[in-house]
Amino acid sequence: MESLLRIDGLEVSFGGLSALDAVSLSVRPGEVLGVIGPNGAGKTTLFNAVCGFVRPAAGTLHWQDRALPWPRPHQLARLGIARTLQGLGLFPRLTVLENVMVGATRHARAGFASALLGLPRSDRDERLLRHRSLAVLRELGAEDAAGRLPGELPYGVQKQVALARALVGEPRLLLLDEPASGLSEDGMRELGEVISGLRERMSVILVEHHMDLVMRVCDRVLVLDFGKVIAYGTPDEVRDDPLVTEAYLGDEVTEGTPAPADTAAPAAPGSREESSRA
Ligand SMILES: Nc1ncnc2c1ncn2[C@@H]1O[C@H](COP(=O)(O)OP(=O)(O)OP(=O)(O)O)[C@@H](O)[C@H]1O
Repeated sequence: MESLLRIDGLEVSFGGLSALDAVSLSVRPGEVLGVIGPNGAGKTTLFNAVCGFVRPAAGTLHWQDRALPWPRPHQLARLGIARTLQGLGLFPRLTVLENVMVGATRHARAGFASALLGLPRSDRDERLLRHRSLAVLRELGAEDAAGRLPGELPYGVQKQVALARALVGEPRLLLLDEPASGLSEDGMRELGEVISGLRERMSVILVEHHMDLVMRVCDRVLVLDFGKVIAYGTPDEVRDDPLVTEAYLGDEVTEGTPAPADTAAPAAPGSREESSRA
């Protein structure tokens, strides 16, 4: 298989605004692909197109080298595509373990999901699901939180739970939307190690404003600006590309420095960010 996911000529518009314009990319098996770009560049819209939350005006999608219609949200788990959201999206009244188990519907023929719906379930399926969910929490170092409610836990642990929920279905492609936001330096380092370790089992697309993390863990990086791909290559190639530096308001993109978009206060009148959202 040459690519797990390939997208060609993707176009998405909202009214008169072109949010994605002729975007093409591919993700190889076991690859971590970074997607970066200033606020409003189209990163989340790209995820939304892959996940069926927006309908592309044009573009084709290949999954495991086979042409497919753009997936609908309910087809993602069956294909093996999981996503974490910018927000955490955890259920506040379910324990951490239950939150993770909810993510495993791909593997659970019957079980927690059906239990929630009051359907007959197999005890064996639920035991397996519980076992696998605990194993993923352990892998991420959050096993101790299994019986707690999300609201009782530090933000960094809640983020681990959200990641565990995406991982427990053993996806082939994991879409990570700003997983480092709100994390401490230590949390970010651990996250980098986790993402690097996922390569053996899946491909990852990482949307992230923290350049140091992107440059450290990604095999290739795609840079969007105003919905267009302005650079696509290895971290070194992208870092040295003057178009990329320019897109970030002329600020130098260096290791250890978050992109300006990450630290920016609300957009100043007439700023690049404000005009991109106009
Ligand atoms: N549902 C929508 N309706 C109208 N415009 C939208 C919608 N979603 C996104 N947009 C616009 O499309 C463009 C791309 O937005 P998108 O959220 O994909 O950017 P982004 O790169 O993810 O930004 P950020 O880094 O701030 O999350 C922006 O101009 C945004 O205002």
